[in-house]
Amino acid sequence: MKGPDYGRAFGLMREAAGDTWHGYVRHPFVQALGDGSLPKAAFLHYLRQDYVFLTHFSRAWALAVVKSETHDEMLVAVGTVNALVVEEMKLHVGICEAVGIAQEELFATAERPENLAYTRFVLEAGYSGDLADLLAALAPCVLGYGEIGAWLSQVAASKTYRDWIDTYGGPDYQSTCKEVGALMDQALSRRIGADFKASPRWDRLCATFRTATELEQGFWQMGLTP
Ligand SMILES: Cc1ncc(CN)c(N)n1
Repeated sequence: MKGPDYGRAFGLMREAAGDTWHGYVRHPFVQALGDGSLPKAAFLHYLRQDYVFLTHFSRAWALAVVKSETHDEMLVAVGTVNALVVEEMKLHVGICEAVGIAQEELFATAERPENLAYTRFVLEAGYSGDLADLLAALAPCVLGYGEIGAWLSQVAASKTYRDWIDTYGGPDYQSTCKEVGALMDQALSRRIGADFKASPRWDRLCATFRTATELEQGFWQMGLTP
């Protein structure tokens, strides 16, 4: 299964994650978004949890600003915080508002354990490591949704969840993915050397990426059980 080109580090980590990656980007929840069979209640439940997710995930990207060592790294991290807080969350607020769920109510959504486990895992990777560790934990989220959005844009047979698909398959999100992929290549080269696989840190970075991918799968599964 080939995906979009978001850089060398991502391509290698994705390959190392094997079937786990496929289980995430082709999860039944994703398939149901594409064919329109996902129940509305499950979608809204997922969206409310995802709003909470994005709140904490934005904090993790803010930590990437803290862990940056160059101005260029800071620029991408700041841009991604902006893309999450200002752009991506608009989708959640807009869809929920249209069905009578106000933003304050969204913000007050009780966090499910699957959600909490994922974002706190990512934050911990950043607290205890450097930018390379943090990016390995952040990448499956940003780039996985880019891959899912690009795929669904091509194959989705239904228009029911078109807004969602257009957000992640659209040019703005795809350009964030390219920037984050380039940041990974540059940040890893700086910290572990350009021959990623030769670094004693590589296996651990891949393990972090894989765990975050498993947590993404768990998040989809949670979405199916309102
Ligand atoms: C759980 C999850 N993973 C990824 C994304 C894409 N930023 C998201 N909105 N939610």
